[in-house]
Amino acid sequence: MENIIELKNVHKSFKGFDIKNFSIAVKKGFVTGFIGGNGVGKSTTIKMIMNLLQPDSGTVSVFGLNYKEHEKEIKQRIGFVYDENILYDHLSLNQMKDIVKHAYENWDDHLFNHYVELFDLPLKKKIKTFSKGMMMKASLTMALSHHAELIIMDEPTSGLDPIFRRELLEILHQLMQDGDKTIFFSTHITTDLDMIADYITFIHNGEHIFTKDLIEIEEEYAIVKGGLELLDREIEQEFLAVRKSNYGFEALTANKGRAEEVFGDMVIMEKPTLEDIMYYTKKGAEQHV
Ligand SMILES: Nc1ncnc2c1ncn2[C@@H]1O[C@H](COP(=O)(O)OP(=O)(O)OP(=O)(O)O)[C@@H](O)[C@H]1O
Repeated sequence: MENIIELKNVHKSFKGFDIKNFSIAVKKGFVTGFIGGNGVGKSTTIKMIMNLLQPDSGTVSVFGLNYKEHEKEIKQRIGFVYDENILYDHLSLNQMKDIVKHAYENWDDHLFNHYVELFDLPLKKKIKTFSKGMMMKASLTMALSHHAELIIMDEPTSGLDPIFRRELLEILHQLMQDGDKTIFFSTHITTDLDMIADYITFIHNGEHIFTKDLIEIEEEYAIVKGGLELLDREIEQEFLAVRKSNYGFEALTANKGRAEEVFGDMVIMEKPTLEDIMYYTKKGAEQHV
């Protein structure tokens, strides 16, 4: 399977924060959701994928190309939606389009008009009068109007109402039906991913925790609930995190089969949500310091 984005052994240090030995491969033709809590390095990673930031060491390649020699070609083939407003707000959408279209060889006015109509966007109103949802639709329109093969979005659904979030996901879903596209997007709202993602890449504290397909996650992970008498030090070590109360324990395992083998029917096993996995991983990182 072809990888469209590859980061290999990437390091990036800010004061008080590091991306550490970060390697990921994003598969062509699929939707990958990039998840992690606040401040764990999602935007920093996306900026490095977009060459808006350069790693201190390690390599970034997109479409198998490096930015040093192929920046122009790579950028032509990406549709980028950033979470802050990168549109010039004193312009109208029409004026904005006239600037942006010249940057892209494959700009398609037809497609632009299609999305403007679909999103019901005003062409002549100043962008500064747009609501957050309209702004997102406008950014998306720009990103989708030049036949990009790879769509990268930083938190596209944050701050949007549930109805528009649903619509946006539906549009992305439609886009994937066309065949050759790849979508990589970061989000906090993990429930969005059940609808659309094929793969999940999980980052915590600047470290790549996993990239897995959603089915694999369902098969491997479980929340185990049982009485405290079932736990000993050795067994506890096998869990990613354990929460104990007077009534018993709740723990996350990444090896459901092993937990079944150890505990049999003495425990209850539940399917974790992605949110559970994020929550327990954070707890686990704190417990294992
Ligand atoms: N240019 C910068 N200079 C210094 N520190 C930075 C810079 N950019 C990001 N950071 C720090 O790096 C860490 C990771 O930030 P980043 O924006 O990548 O996180 P994030 O996962 O996208 O978070 P959120 O979901 O809250 O947007 C934070 O502690 C942030 O303060």
